[in-house]
Amino acid sequence: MLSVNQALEQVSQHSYPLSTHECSAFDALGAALAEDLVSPVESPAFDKAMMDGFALRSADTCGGSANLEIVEEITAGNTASESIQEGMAARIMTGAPMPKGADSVVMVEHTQIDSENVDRVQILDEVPTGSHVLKRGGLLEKGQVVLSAGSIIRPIEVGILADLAGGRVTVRRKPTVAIISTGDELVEAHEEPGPGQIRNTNGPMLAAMVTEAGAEAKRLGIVRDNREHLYAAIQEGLEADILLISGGMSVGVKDLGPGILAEHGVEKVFHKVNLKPGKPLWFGKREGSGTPTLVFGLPGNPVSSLVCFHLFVRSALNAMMGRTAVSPFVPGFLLTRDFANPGDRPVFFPAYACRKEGAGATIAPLNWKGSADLATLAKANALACFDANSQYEAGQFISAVMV
Ligand SMILES: Nc1nc2c(c(=O)[nH]1)N[C@H]1C(S)=C(S)[C@@H](COP(=O)(O)OP(=O)(O)OC[C@H]3O[C@@H](n4cnc5c(N)ncnc54)[C@H](O)[C@@H]3O)O[C@H]1N2
Ligand code: MOO
Repeated sequence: MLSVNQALEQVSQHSYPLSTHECSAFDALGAALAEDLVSPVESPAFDKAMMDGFALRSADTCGGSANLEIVEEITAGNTASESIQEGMAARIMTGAPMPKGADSVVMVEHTQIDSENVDRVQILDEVPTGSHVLKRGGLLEKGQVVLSAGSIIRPIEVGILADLAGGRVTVRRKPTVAIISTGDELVEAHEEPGPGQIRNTNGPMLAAMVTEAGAEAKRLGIVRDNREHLYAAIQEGLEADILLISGGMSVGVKDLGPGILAEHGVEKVFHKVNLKPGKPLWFGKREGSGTPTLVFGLPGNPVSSLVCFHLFVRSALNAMMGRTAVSPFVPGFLLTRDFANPGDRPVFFPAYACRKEGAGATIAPLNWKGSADLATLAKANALACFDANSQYEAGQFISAVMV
């Protein structure tokens, strides 16, 4: 059986970046940049006042104070018409371009104007050269790489792209993800379950995780364990970039699913991974004339599906969206209590991670009742990683997968 890292390696080898297109930076929120953003200009484009006050020559204030003639007022968005000579100052507002000849700005709070003589300003202290002036090119040089290909577009990047790229950006298209929930026992959320029936939890949860991951979910609903029905649903699902089939992994896909998937040209890459929960995970790929489709058969138990999504499906989505590869494992969490994993599989245990004053990042395994227990995960924000057949003590450092 493959280890989690071997399975992740396989998923990464078979994932491929999708095609690129240009769109508005706002619409690209959550997507990854397909190309580096190189600054086309230097920033700021002019020497800029950073305080409301007076632009002056610092040499005029040598010795502690000065009385200067106010020659004009420069507001942001306007340029100076006068050059500042010895003994002169210009009233200036934050963001306005510095007038020629001036090298410094004194804050208005450090000046005084006599009401009898409003054309002159008293500078109260010596002003060091360069005070409150942001030099041209002081933030960015022309040609400097500001954003790297693969970085995710957050509100910060939307702002930077507005400044340097006219609000446009080239990103990879969003992957489409079809979701099929298999099982004769399933009814939809709005339906009343009959004897032995349960509501379809995985369909909506997977669609929500897909959307949260920045991809486009296409729910194909519940499919009964019936050949014709499953054949048609898989055919439709294979039009997407990724097909998720939940349920029937330990037996179902092994019998019905792989046969139908093979008929549609899907080749198995692996079946079963050494982890708990999620062992029956199935992964395959269809290489067609068009773009390939990755197929994940997710175990039916809701938490098993969730764990497999966060470990494997999210990695595939990130690669397809061209995001810089990041390991799903975050190291350095201090375990809050003793924990034993007597089982022969590494376990990804629902837990609550937080930062505590003086203790750094801590992680507390929850009182979880197994792969069918989704309700306890309402308190979880992480999966604590424990090796097989192992004993951990409070205070040990462990890794986690954030969920
Ligand atoms: N003989 C064996 N039995 C099982 C094995 C095994 O290796 N040998 N593996 C166990 C493990 S581990 C898991 S996990 C489950 C995986 O089961 P399947 O992927 O085959 O899924 P099902 O049997 O269809 O369902 C399991 C469980 O999950 C419920 N379920 C299914 N779909 C949904 C859904 N959309 N929403 C909510 N709940 C769902 C289903 O009713 C079952 O209770 O198999 C073990 N058995
Ligand atoms: O691996 Mo199953 O997913 O234990 O519950």
